[in-house]
Amino acid sequence: MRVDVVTIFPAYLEPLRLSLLGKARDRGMLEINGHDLRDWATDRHRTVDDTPYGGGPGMVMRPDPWDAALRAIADSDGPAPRPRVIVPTPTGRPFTQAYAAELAAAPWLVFCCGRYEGIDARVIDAWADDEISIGDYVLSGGEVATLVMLEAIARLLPGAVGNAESITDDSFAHGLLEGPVYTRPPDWAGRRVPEVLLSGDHGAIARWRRDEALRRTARRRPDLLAAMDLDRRDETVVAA
Ligand SMILES: Nc1ncccc1[N+](=O)[O-]
Repeated sequence: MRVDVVTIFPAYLEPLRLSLLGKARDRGMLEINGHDLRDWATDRHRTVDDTPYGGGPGMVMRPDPWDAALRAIADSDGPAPRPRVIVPTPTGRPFTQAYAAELAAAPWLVFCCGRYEGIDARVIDAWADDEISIGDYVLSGGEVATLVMLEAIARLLPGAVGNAESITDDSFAHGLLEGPVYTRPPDWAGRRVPEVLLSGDHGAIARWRRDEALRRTARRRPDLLAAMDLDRRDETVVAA
């Protein structure tokens, strides 16, 4: 997968060299290119923003540097199919595990990191395939949201995460929140690991884990539960 990120703060992309994302890059599974939007600004001061039409606070990012940057990137791979252009924004469609899986199948993603009050809507209309929100709060720009999305996407790339099991057992993988996890020692600070996990009875352990996931999801995210069709056994666990 190729990823291009356009931002006025390329330094924000440094974390992409670390850990899982760094390994995926080293293994050639992921090519990430950072671009400074100001490289496509045409004036001496390399300005990329201006006051909003219709008045109001703050500044809006101008269309021309964005259009020049996106053309340069989209045309940089010759006749390759156009990349999927993503704009992180609080006004976007919610980012979910399913959305991450969909994007992980794309060969080429371009993330446009807006700042200020946002990007001129004509650029969004001309270029954006997806406007995506990582949550109902306002960040100062799209860079951190891009890091979040890239982390969620990269770990789904085939072979990215050592133990493929841990992907399928992730929270949300089955629509439920993952239950509690434990490791040694069996007794810690007067608290004991649930006996079933020490029993070696894999059937009982699997049932216990599902029950804990159901209970946790019912308590913390009833909205996720509402989207699932539970069998009678699940219903009794949730009702208890
Ligand atoms: N929440 C956000 N705030 C600013 C930019 C992008 C955002 N997002 O969710 O992708």
